[in-house]
Amino acid sequence: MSSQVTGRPTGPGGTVKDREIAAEQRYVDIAYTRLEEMRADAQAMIREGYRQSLAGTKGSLVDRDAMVHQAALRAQALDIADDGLVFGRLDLAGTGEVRYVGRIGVRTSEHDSLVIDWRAPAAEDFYRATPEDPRGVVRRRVLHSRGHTVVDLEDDLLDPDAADGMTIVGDGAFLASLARAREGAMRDIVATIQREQDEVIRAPADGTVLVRGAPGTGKTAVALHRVAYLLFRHRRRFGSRGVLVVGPNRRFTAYIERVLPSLGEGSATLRSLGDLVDGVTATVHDTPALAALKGAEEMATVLRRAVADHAPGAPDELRVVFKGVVLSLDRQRLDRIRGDVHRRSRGSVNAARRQVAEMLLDALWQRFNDLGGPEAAREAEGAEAGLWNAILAADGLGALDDEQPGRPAGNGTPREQFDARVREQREFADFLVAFWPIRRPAEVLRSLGDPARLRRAAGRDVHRDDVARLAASWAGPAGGEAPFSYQDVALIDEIDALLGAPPRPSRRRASAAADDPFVVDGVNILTGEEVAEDDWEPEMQELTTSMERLERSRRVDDGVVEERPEYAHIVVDEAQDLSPMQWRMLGRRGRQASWTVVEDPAQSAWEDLAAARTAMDAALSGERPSSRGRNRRRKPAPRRTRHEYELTTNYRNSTEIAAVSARVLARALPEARPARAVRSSGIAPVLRVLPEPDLAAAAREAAEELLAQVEGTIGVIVPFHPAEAHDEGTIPLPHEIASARWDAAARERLAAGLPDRVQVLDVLEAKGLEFDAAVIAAPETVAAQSPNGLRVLYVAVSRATQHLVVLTSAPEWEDILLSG
Ligand SMILES: Nc1ncnc2c1ncn2[C@@H]1O[C@H](COP(=O)(O)OP(=O)(O)OP(=O)(O)O)[C@@H](O)[C@H]1O
Repeated sequence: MSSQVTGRPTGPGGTVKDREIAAEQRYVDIAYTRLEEMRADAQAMIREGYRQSLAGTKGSLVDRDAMVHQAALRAQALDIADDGLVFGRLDLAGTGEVRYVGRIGVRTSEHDSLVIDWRAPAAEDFYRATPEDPRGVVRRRVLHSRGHTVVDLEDDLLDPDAADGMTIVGDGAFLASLARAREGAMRDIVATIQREQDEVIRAPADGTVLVRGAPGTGKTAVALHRVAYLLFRHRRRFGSRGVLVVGPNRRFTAYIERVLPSLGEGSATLRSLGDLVDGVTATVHDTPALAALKGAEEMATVLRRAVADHAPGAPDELRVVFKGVVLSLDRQRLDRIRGDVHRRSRGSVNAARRQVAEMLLDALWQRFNDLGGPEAAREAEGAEAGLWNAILAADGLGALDDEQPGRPAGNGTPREQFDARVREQREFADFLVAFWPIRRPAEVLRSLGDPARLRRAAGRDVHRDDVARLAASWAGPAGGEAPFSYQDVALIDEIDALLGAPPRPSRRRASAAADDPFVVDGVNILTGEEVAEDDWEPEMQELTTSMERLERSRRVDDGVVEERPEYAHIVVDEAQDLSPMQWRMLGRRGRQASWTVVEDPAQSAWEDLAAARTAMDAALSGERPSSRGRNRRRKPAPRRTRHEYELTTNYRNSTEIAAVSARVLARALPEARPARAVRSSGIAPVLRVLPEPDLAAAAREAAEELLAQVEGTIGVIVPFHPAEAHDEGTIPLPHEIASARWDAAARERLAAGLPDRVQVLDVLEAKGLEFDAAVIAAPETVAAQSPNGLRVLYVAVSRATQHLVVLTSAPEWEDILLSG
């Protein structure tokens, strides 16, 4: 027989629960003592590593580096475990075995297990056992601690028949923990991961894991815990080649950035879609209409044409003189050469100057021969030399030699002599640099702010009106540069992939440089660099850690990405909002990767979901994206194994708030199923109807009221501001006038003077975040702002854990949200 208690006093020593807590505390104390010893060992190892380096030999440096690096990682993980080291206990049937589960594994000095790492196979039962399928577990106990102190317990009795004499305590601490105040940053959920979530976390490491679920079902939490799991179980594979976690925007990555370090995993790279390309930062969001244009796969074709167009300011005629004969190439000829080189050098355009130079020389040589070749040269030279000799004779000087001093003595075939003479002419080198400049991806995108240039690139792939809108977004204000948007970053990456890296500064030996026909007087006319004597020895100066090496491999030179890192695993959050162009950007970073993709199609603001799906499939299959966009017929992508999961329980919203979001969902996407909320708060959502111009003031008032009601965060979520200028002559719709009221200045006014725990943000920024209380301003405007406005509103109303206040100027929204 077991006894269920919820804190009844039982005489001396306090309640049963107090005594159970005291017993657990004794065990936890032993685990902490051992943790202390392990930390001391790690520190000793670091000291030993440095001591070895004093020996100074090459071998000891290698040993030292490895030792210090490993010991430092270990010390870091042990520090992380200091808070809430042990959080679970399993009592098993039959043998009576007891297992403690914690943030990291702890063993006694005799290697007996004291605490099992939550990611180890032996901890799986802690998350998977249910009364229907107890998996040999009689009782599961969750320990709640503050620092080193156990403050509460909660038990689940899974197998009553086997629970002879076992004490069961608990009062719904799990549900209570869901209602706790939010601090503005997401926390880990290791102690309370639920079975359906655990299945995702421990899903196979290969192929793709695709997770769907409604708002608040823990998709983000699960994806992050999966990263920690993969790094723990497959450290060699994922630790060395890296894991990338991608979120929709910077506010979101800031919100989740503490979760992995709190799990002891600081090595994953966390980036927003606006920060994926080194050296470029997105600072604005496009409106959904503009994002749809920029994100469409057709942009790949447009950008390919843009890269193949002549660079701004490129000369359209080349003139050189050889042996007195003027040789020129006109625009048409140059365009043909440019086209030929682009066809052959896609992906390495920036490194193709040598090829260009060779083709120019070919064309000039042909021109020379067309004009009569050596014959013409002799005539022209004779005339020139005659003139000069007359001048020199008049000055009392001797006649010119056949060859100019310092020139090559005319060895080699006539063609070789021709090439050498032309190459060393300043006009030729200057032309080459201007005709084929090393182009920066960001600068190529900005050059499309010129509508004529964009029209050439757009061909028939973009409608004329859309060309004007796109060009306006890249042109920037007079005298300034347009800020880059989140979609622009994917376009810059696409351009970068077409351009490729510039030629690397060569570290050739002087002898090798001497053989290079493009090195003239110690300067490489293809790159402009001086060719250095090679004094570099492969001598190891100082060892670096793998992190330092990774950093170095991604060095940015003057805004040009030198190398694009590739990862072993990529996690994509809020994947329903990725455009085809963004999928292409991710695909380039994970050609060999396995993936975890989490999404909720019902929250997508994207209109053409089918096109995004095709691009997603291509990225996940490791297919190299075609730069011909979707016009090119593709071979179907080889599908890697895909495991699909659905999360069904909403841990964020109270049942009261979940009911509001379910009503919005029913309108936005009648066929979609809402998740089941598990926690009732007793707090009814509030709706206020006011005249439209008063909404901002009312939002501020509501935030001030809520400050007194919740301990944690408050989100004031407002319509987005349409950044696009209206076409002249069209009359803005009422919702556009209303949207324009929510500009950055208005948002700042709204937030002015309020404490940090109040955030004012637009509906597009709210994605993925959560607050204790949310104020939604103008749902009618949000719904009308874009074709998928109702889905955007669905995201907004599903952000709050406890309080929801909606402010509207349209009385019918009361019915829609509260009783519809
Ligand atoms: N097993 C759990 N135990 C405790 N809290 C949980 C659990 N699962 C999820 N949560 C909490 O529920 C909230 C919602 O989780 P999360 O943000 O991961 O959901 P989501 O599905 O990504 O939502 P959205 O679609 O809105 O981005 C978070 O506060 C998270 O910590």
